[in-house]
Amino acid sequence: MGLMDTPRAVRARGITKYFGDVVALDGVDLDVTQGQIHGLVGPNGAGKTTLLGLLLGLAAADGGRLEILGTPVERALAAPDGVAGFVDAPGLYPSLTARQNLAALAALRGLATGAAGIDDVLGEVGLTEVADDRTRGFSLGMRQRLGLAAALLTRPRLLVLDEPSNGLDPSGKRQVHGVLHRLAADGTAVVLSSHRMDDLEALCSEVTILATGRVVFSGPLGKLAAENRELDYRLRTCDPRTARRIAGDTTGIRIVDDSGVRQDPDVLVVRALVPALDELVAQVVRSGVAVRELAPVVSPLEAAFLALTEHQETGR
Ligand SMILES: Nc1ncnc2c1ncn2[C@@H]1O[C@H](COP(=O)(O)OP(=O)(O)OP(=O)(O)O)[C@@H](O)[C@H]1O
Repeated sequence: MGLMDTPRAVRARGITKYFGDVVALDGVDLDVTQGQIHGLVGPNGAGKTTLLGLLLGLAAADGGRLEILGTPVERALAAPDGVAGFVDAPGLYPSLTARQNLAALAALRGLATGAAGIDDVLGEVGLTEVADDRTRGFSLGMRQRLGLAAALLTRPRLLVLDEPSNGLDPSGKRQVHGVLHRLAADGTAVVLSSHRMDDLEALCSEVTILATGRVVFSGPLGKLAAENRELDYRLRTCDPRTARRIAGDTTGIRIVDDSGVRQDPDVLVVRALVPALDELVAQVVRSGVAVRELAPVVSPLEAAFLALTEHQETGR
């Protein structure tokens, strides 16, 4: 199958959206293929939720072209056919149990979902044990999972989720990640927002980074991290004074003064590109100083994200 034939779940071109004087989205392009988990990242107020809302048909764009599952979207609709998900928080009836909420939703949407179907989705998101508890007492993570279960009931071809990992404990997160990976493997496209780079790494094949309504990066995560940039590294040795002296004498190494931040005297923080860092480590070891730990202060992905979005912020 050629590139032209790859089925598109989302194709957005030059999308703009205003709230009064605020430009929430400013010429945004987005491509999501079937079976892809696509992450939206960006600082607070970047426009992620606004964009997800457009995909769900909760609002209409002020400009640009938007195609969802091959159909042009002209104005705000109740979620286009085949699309499910929620922004902010899923709508639940607090006085009903988890199971009753799903039954009510299925009835509202005219879905032919039997009790077995409801049990299935509750099981998938790990809520079987609390299926008969009222949702009033549910934690944020339980609400998120029930919202996901509600979306699954509709067997969506495009699933749209606003920070689905929010409030999830580690086992809930693993469960939700598993559900999303299975959906994607079955050809469902997933678009989700997140503030957590580790979640994006675990879930997404592609990400779009927004900053103040504009796309500053879109593509595979690997491409983002691979960009050649200096990072801060923590270098722990058995002889920090000697390590510091050698670092001072090594070309391409800058010693980062973080005296106000860190208490650990065995750690030296240096800023460098990988080749200079290699040289430093080799020199340190050659001098008989043992290296006990070497790690970036923030992950390469996070550093790339910060560099892209901070640049945008100061350019305002
Ligand atoms: N209903 C609204 N009325 C007025 N302004 C809005 C509305 N919704 C969003 N905005 C503004 O549009 C911009 C984008 O907001 P949006 O919620 O999409 O950002 P976000 O990336 O989801 O942020 P966060 O990470 O904080 O959730 C912000 O400046 C916000 O204040």
